[in-house]
Amino acid sequence: MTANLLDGKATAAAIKDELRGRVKALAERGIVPGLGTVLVGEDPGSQAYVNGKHRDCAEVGIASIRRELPADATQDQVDEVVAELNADPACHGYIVQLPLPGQIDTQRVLESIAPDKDADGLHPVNLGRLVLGYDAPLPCTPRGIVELLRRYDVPLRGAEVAVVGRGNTVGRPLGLLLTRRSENATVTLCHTGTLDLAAHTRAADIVIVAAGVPGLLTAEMVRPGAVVIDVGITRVVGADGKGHYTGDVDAEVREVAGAIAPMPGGVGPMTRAMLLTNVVERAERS
Ligand SMILES: Nc1nc(=O)c2c([nH]1)NC[C@@H]1CN(c3ccc(C(=O)N[C@@H](CCC(=O)O)C(=O)O)cc3)C=[N+]21
Repeated sequence: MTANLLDGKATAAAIKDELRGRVKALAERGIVPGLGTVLVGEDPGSQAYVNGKHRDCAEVGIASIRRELPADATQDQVDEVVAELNADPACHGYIVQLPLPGQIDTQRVLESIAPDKDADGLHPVNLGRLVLGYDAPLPCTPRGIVELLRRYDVPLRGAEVAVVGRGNTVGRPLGLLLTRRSENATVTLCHTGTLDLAAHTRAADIVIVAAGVPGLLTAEMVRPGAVVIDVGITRVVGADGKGHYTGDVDAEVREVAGAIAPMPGGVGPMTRAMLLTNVVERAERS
C-alpha cells in the first residue's frame, strides 16, 4: 500500500482561486488588500520565502508592501518600520520574517505589531484570543493543516491526534485549534520530554510532526492507514555538498500511512495560502 497524497500545492491553488474572487468583490468596494513583509538581513532562505509571499500576492491581486533592512540594522530602525506599517491604512496585515539578526530583540518586535495587523497570527494577544476562543487572526501553519485535513474530508471529530513538537509557531497553537469545539479532536502534544513517543504516535489516527528532526517519524511508529502530516523543514547538506530542505517523516512511512502531506508540497503552500486569507479577511472587515 502507498499513502494517498494530501496535496498542499493543489489545495493552496484552489484557495488562491477563491481568494481572487473575494479580492474582486473588495475592489468593487474600493478596497485593495495589502500585505506587508519586513525582512532584515540577506539570509537566502528568508529572501526566498519572502519572494514567494509576494508572488502569491501578485497571483491573487493583493498589494505587496515590502520593507527591507540590512543585516546590521538597529533596533530603532526595525521599530520604526513596524510603527510605519502599524499606521499605514493600505497595509491590512504584515509579517516580520523570522529569524531576526541577534542584535534585535525578537519578542519586543513581535509584541509591537498591532494585533489586528498580525498576518501570522502569532502576536501574544492573538494567541491569547485563541486560548480564550475569541475571534482573532489564526496562526498560518496550524490553520493550513486544519484546512488541508478538512478539504480532504479527514474526520477530526473524535479523532486521536498526536502532535509532535510544542513550538510556538506550530505544535502549541495547533493543539489549541484542534481541541476547539468546532474541531473536537483529542490531542496528545508530544515533545522532547515524552518518554515513549512511538506509543503515542502508534495510537493516533492522525500524526502531525513539527519537531525539526529529519527522519524522526519512522514506519514502525505509524499505525497502518493513519494520516501523517510532515511539517519539518531542516536544511541539510548532502554528500554532493549541495544544501536542500528535508522533512521530519522517513520515506518508508509512505508504505504504511493511509494518506500523507509531504514536505515539500504539503503544509508549506498551505501556510502561504492562510497568510493571504488572514489579510483578505482583515480587509473584508475594514
Ligand atoms: N514571520 C514569519 N512567518 C512565517 O510564516 C515564517 C517565518 N517568519 N520564517 C520562516 C518560516 C518558514 N516558512 C515557510 C513557508 C512556506 C514554505 C513553502 O511553501 N515551502 C514549499 C517549498 C518551497 C517552495 O516551493 O518555495 C513546500 O513546502 O512545498 C516554506 C517555509 C514560513 N515561515
